[in-house]
Amino acid sequence: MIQHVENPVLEIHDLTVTYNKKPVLWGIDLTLPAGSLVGIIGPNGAGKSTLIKSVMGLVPSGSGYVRVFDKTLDESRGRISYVPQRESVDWDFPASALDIVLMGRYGKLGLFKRPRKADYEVAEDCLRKVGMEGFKNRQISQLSGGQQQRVFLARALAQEADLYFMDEPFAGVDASTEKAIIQLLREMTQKGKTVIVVHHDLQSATKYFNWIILLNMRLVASGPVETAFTEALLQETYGGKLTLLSDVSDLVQKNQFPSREK
Ligand SMILES: Nc1ncnc2c1ncn2[C@@H]1O[C@H](COP(=O)(O)OP(=O)(O)OP(=O)(O)O)[C@@H](O)[C@H]1O
Repeated sequence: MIQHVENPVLEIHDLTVTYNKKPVLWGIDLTLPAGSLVGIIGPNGAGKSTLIKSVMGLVPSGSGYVRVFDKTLDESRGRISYVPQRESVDWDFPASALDIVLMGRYGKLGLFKRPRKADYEVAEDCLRKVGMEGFKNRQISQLSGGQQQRVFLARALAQEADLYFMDEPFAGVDASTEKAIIQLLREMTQKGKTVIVVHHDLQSATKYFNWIILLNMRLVASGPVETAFTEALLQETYGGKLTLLSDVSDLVQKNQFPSREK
């Protein structure tokens, strides 16, 4: 089930990625509409992070191509923000929370320019939006995992991008942080931004996202949550592993989409 859209923000055409000659993504073809909150879902090792990284040009693709805002990746780079997995970052790097968020402004500053008062104001405002204004001078190594994740989100907000890729932004955060983050992501998409999130929890998927990508090396589905998040497609994505979850039909029924908050 792959739904294509007119005027997509992101187009992926026949993308194949191999690591050491072993394919991890195979013939991915999809388009995404602007303003959507997209969940990329699939089992461990399905290639979810690789998909984001290859779209960002961080890992080379074997074949295929990507267009962002109907342009090449390089032409659109200034409009894209990427939030990597928290574990992949060196949190011992000596920097305060404010320093990290200011880094989000560098793309807008131009070469050798120092951040100006307006950049500090944007950075502080972004820290406020994620509830971290009281920690701006704290070294990032001295923040909790959830607080680090909030700072990372503030940095992405400071970039003022139009398309956001986030690799497991809810990993290791508490329930209230998760709620705050999803609320922020909703507000961003309501302003027309597109947010693409690698996500693990099937229970919350339909509450959080309005567009779902199901991936397991191949693309199983890409479409509105109502049509992509079905028992048959989930079974196809997870194979036998889905029996590990309580009961998939119960899960799909419970997620009859009334609870998605606007
Ligand atoms: N740098 C790399 N070199 C070689 N193989 C890699 C590399 N990165 C990932 N892989 C392999 O590629 C496959 C896809 O990995 P990827 O991290 O994209 O999956 P994922 O769906 O994000 O997984 P998870 O849910 O466990 O985070 C896995 O089999 C992984 O072992």
